[in-house]
Amino acid sequence: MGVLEKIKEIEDEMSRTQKNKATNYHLGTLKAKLAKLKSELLIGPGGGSGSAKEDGFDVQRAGDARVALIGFPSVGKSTLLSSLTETKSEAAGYEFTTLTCIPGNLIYKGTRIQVLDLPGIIEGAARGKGRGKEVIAVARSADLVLMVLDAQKEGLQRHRDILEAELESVGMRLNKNPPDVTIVKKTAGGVKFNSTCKLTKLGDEPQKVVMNILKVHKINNAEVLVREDVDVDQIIDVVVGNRKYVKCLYAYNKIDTITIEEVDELARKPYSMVMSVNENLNMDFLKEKIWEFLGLTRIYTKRKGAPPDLEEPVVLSTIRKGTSVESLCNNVSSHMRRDFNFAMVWGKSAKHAPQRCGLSHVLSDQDVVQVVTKTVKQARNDKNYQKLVEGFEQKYKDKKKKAAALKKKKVGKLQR
Ligand SMILES: Nc1nc2c(ncn2[C@@H]2O[C@H](COP(=O)(O)OP(=O)(O)OP(=O)(O)O)[C@@H](O)[C@H]2O)c(=O)[nH]1
Ligand SMILES: [K+]
Ligand SMILES: [Mg+2]
Repeated sequence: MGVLEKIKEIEDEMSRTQKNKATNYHLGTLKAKLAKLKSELLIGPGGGSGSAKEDGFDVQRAGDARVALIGFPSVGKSTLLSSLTETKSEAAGYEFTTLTCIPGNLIYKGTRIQVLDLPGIIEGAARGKGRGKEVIAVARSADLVLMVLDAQKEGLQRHRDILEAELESVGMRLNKNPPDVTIVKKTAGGVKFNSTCKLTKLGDEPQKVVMNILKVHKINNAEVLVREDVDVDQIIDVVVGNRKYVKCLYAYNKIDTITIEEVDELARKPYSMVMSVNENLNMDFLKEKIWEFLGLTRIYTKRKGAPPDLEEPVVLSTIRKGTSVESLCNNVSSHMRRDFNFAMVWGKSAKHAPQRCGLSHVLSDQDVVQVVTKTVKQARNDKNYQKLVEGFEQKYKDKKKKAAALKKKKVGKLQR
């Protein structure tokens, strides 16, 4: 039996099975099997799900964040790219005007956001319809999916559902947080299960449900810790791994063609905003929303006795590596992190000006930070310092080792 047939069989069985407490366990197992087959289908025996390395899709990452424009054909994605950025992307009244990935730069509040215009996708995109696979691979690489929808189309919600399903089917999770579940694989000892809260969505025997999901994925020894009231799908997400948790903003375009009541209804939906690119309606609000969803945070650094550098902020993001002083140091240089002593912080995050802070302090947008590094004497006296230096050296060695191994592998391949 082929993978597709197996998937069909399991889906049929699931639709035949009534959903209740007694069947919870059985359904969970079926779901886990389904997820395994689907991930096999995506990765395939040859490896590689849709890759962005295809002609015209391999756009280099640039700027402080990346936004992908995803939507059905002719919803106005290219019109939008041309409006937000200096890049002109061809727009026209027929479907599939855009055939590759076209990058543009949105300069907003002193940060540079890479916006990617893409071909329209349709149902079945993830399975390779049209250039669906390539488009979705680009979407996976983005920090924010800007889902563009045509407000005048009937079946608007259906379009939104289809697009969401396509992205979900390749392991993307929109506007969700990774489940607070850790699974540490072991070599022996069976499955040890612990939870720190009441589990209401896994039936009467949550442990059994989880163990069975693990078994389907051939994990027989593991330590499982659940810290959140999760459902079966969330457990499966953790077991399968490789999920991409990404923000999604729904932008309803062409509101110039619908009634004010209809506009009002769309604008109230969660994670949504309304606009008309052609009529230049709400475009500033869109930029603000993109900024907010990306969680961009500008930090102005300063040297002792000098004014802050207001020209070029260091841009951090709450949705990527966070905005702690440590993230700032790592962003500037590994030396700054290694030699860090304390930071002086001015701005919204500081209780008083300036506040003396450690690495874990979380910074706010437009804070000014002066990082004070250790003197040589201080560094020598610091017990942790030596450990840190060793850590850095080990990391460097590991990196070199990895690179050498990779090179060897490549050469080996070429020789074969
Ligand atoms: N009425 C109205 N039409 C718009 C608006 N924005 C874009 N359009 C029109 O919609 C049509 C399609 O625009 P495109 O930008 O080519 O759409 P696309 O999503 O890039 O399309 P593909 O590349 O084919 O997937 C064009 O005729 C645009 O002029 C708008 O705000 N209102
Ligand atoms: K078009
Ligand atoms: Mg286009």
